This record gives sequence, structure tokens and C-alpha cells, in this order.
Amino acid sequence: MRIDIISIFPEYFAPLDVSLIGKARERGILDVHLHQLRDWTHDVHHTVDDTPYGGGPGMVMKPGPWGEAIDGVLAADPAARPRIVVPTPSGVPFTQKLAMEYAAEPWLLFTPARYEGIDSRVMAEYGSRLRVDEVSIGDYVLAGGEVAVLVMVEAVGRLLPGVLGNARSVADDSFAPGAMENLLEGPVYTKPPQWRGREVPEILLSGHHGKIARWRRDEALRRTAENRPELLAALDPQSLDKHDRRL
Ligand SMILES: COC(=O)c1ccnc(N)c1
Repeated sequence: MRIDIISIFPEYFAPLDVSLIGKARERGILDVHLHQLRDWTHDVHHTVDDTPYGGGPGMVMKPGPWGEAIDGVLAADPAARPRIVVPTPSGVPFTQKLAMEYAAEPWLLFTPARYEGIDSRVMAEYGSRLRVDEVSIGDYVLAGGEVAVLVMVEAVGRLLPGVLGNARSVADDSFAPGAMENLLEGPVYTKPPQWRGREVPEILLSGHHGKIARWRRDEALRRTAENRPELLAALDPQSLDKHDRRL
């Protein structure tokens, strides 16, 4: 997978050089290209923003540099079309389902904005010929979209084949399709069996895989009911067995 990121703070993406994503890049599973938006300005101050038409607070990012920068990225592979992802608090929710959709894309282009956002004509221009998604990572506002891109690249990158050591752990994720869809993962434990007088739940030491799976699902349902009751309400009743319904 190729990922391009255009930003006025490309240095924000240094974390993509380390850990799982860094290793995926070293192994050629992920090909990340960073671009400095100001490289596509033509004035001495490398201006990327201006006052909003219609008045109001803050500044808006100018369409000129963004149009030239996106054209510059598209020129890298004229035969291909990246899916453009615009991080914004006014976008659709970024979910595990959307992360899985993105993990199947050969090429993503992220356009994190600062200030009040990018002149709306830019994505109107590219939306006529490319898939452009406005995506939010939650109901809060950041100083810039760069952090949201880091979140999305990590959530997508870890799903790529070969990135996580044990592929099974993706299937057991919270929100993963199938048995865990719309459920939060329950508690996890490792050695030692006793720690500060606290025991590991006996069932996990039993070696009885059927009962362990049942206990884990019960704990997932309990934690979901506690922390995200709306997810439980949205569960397809068909996906609940008679034991689940007893809880
Ligand atoms: C400037 O970008 C944001 O504030 C942002 C981007 C994506 N998701 C959010 N919740 C906020």
C-alpha cells in the first residue's frame, strides 16, 4: 500500500518511522511519502492561508497550493487513482470498518489541514473524479489534522497482511467483524498468576477452550454494556445466543 501525506508539518509524522508501522515500511509492506505543502507556494512567505470570505474567525487554507500539491502527488502514478482522506471534525466517523476498507485500498492520500480547514473548492474539484472522504476520529477539535492521520495510518497499517505478528489478534479486536462486531474486548491477563495478591480468573488457567471463549464473550458483553451501551443496543439480536440473552 502507498500512502501520501501533504502537510505544513511533515515532521509530525516522525512516529511513522518507529514500531509496527516503521517495520512495515522497512519491509516494503507500506510505502509512505511525506510532502511539505509550502513547496507548492510561490511567494516569499510561502503563504498557505488567508482570511475567510464572509468574515468570521480564523484563517482558511488557500486552494492554490493544495491544488498544485495534490496534482503533484497524482503525477507520481498517472495511471492510478488514490482515495483522498480529509481529516475533519465534520466528517464521517472513523471506525474499524472504515479502517478495514482503507486497508484494502492500494493508495491513500491524506490531506490534514490546519486553521479553519481547506477552501471547499479543492475537494469539490477532486471529488468529481476521485473518491474523497471527509473523516472524523471523534467528537472533538484538534489544532490540525496531522494527529488524526497518525491515528488512521496506525489503525489501517496494523491490518495489512504481515504487519502484526499474529494475524489472529486482528480477528479478536474490539469491533472486528464476526463474533466481536460492535463488542469491546474484555480484560486480558498474563504471567505471573498472582500479582499483589490479585489472581488471574481461574477459568483462564483451566485449558478448557470452550469455557474460556464463553467467559471472554461474557466479559466483552459486560464491558460493552458498561462503557458503550449504545453499541449493545445496536447489536443484531440474531448475533446473540440464548446464553448472551441471559446476561
Ligand atoms: C483539524 O482537524 C481536526 O480538528 C480533526 C480531524 C479529524 N477528526 C477530528 N475529530 C478532528
